[in-house]
Amino acid sequence: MQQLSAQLSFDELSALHSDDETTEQPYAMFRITAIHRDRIQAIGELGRSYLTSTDLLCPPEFRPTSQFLAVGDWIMAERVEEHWRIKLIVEPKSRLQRLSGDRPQLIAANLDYLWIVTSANQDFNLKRLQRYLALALEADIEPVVILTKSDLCSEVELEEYLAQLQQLNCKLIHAISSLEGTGLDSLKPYLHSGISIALVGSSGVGKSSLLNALAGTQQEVAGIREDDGKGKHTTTARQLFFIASADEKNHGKVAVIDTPGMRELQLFNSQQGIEETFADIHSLAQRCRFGDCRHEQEPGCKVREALEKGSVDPSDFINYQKLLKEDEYAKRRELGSHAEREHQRSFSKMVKAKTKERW
Ligand SMILES: Nc1nc2c(ncn2[C@@H]2O[C@H](COP(=O)(O)OP(=O)(O)OP(=O)(O)O)[C@@H](O)[C@H]2O)c(=O)[nH]1
Ligand SMILES: [Zn+2]
Repeated sequence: MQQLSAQLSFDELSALHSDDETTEQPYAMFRITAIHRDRIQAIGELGRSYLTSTDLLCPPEFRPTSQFLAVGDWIMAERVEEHWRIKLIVEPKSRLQRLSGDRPQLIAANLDYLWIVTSANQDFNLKRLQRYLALALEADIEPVVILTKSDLCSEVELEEYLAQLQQLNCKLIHAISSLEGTGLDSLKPYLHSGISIALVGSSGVGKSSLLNALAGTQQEVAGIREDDGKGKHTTTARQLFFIASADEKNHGKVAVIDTPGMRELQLFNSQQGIEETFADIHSLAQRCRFGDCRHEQEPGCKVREALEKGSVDPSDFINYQKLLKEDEYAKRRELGSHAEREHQRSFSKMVKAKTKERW
């Protein structure tokens, strides 16, 4: 990752801060709004071409784009005739990533909140929510759990869902119905100007409907959905767009990133996030007699003790172990493929050197 200030000369920095919009500035700041394979769209710095997205040229050092660039990233671009070419990425304050197949894939960058969306029906799955929670906590992003489609269940059922959510290590929980408009006001306090939020959750839980409801009109979010021709709209790519902030005085914009429903969220480099998600179990585990306790039959195991007493939920413990194991496995695989690449690289270098020697 390149650090902005460290990489720019004084002249380049001053060129960025020029107020004169009529001159053809050589550099400009952009925020990435969409990535479709090699097509990268971005909006210019606030006050300039705000809300008009531009296609950026992407040099080879930022490819494959899914590993180097994320929607929400701030980048500096340089002018190349009538185009803009990415020059460097501003060190992001937060970045979400997952494993897709066996490759790390960036999901979004520079977020303040992760809205973890689940619906009050069959989709509801505490284990899946714990994955998303670990994702947010690992990246130091404040998680917010939003239970949608509250109109589909009875009051009693809703209370049951909420009671389950309260077991999560997340204090910010809201129940809403985009269809009936209930609970939407409880989300307004997040909608401060300058804030960035990403929505994650399975396909069909109502992420886009929620955004439409918050934006007020379908019109404002037109373009975020692509019609699949069957009258069913599905979000097909991560995309950043803006909704009006809810602050009374400041009529600013909130950046919101809608993400396509993920069939499976494979965590990656998330040990700390997992430990925070299961903070109770983790703190017990640290007090086990043996540092490498697997919490099976070892004497002095605090986790076993708590499980027997019933103060730790067995299904939480199973998920904690499972996620840590997956994370460990992903790390080993990633290290393995890195070592493999390094080996390939030094091998071909050696071959080249030998060939040169000979001729
Ligand atoms: N009853 C009810 N249905 C809703 C509500 N919100 C959304 N839906 C319905 O749920 C379906 C999926 O909603 P979307 O907003 O497209 O879900 P999504 O999470 O964006 O889905 P993907 O784009 O596939 O990730 C649609 O048929 C919506 O009409 C709600 O509050 N109540
Ligand atoms: Zn133990």
